[in-house]
Amino acid sequence: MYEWAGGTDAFVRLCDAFYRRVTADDLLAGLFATMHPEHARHVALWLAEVFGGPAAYTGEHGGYPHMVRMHLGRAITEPQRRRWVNLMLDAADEVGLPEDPEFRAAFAGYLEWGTRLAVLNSRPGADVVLQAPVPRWGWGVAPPYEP
Ligand code: HEM
Repeated sequence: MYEWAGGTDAFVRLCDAFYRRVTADDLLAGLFATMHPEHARHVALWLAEVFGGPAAYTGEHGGYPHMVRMHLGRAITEPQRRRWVNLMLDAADEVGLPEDPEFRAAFAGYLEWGTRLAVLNSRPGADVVLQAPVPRWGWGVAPPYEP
């Protein structure tokens, strides 16, 4: 899926477009008001690794434990989660990520899974798994059709 998407550059473009939307968003801007200047790039490297690219987030940016810690105690609400997903899908359209049903289904599946975990992990007092590998997401039940 990493190569199908267009490699690391595609995820960098995606996250730049996504965070432009986030910083102008009524529900999300506050949560990200003090984000690291390289935040968009870090999330791009995370996504690239998840979808089968190089393990750069694990190697250079703290891997899974760092990602999880960034969400702890933030009490992300369901409306915020849904908006996050919506803006990511809008950004995917804006930067021209592949539009085929197979890619978009797998991409959206990961976003749904990851954002729901982020909400659970962000609950004050949540019992959170801190040590885990970065997940690797694949095509699932509908890979590109090869006759
Ligand atoms: C698939 C879902 C998600 C992924 C893959 C993801 C990924 C990440 C990563 C990799 C970081 C750490 C970035 C770094 O290393 O600098 C991070 C931080 C953060 N995430 Fe998420 N996230 C997800 C869902 C969400 C949702 C739903 C929200 C809130 C609506 C959220 C809010 C935040 C915030 C506020 C930070 C800290 C930003 C900062 O101050 O630097 N995340 N996320």
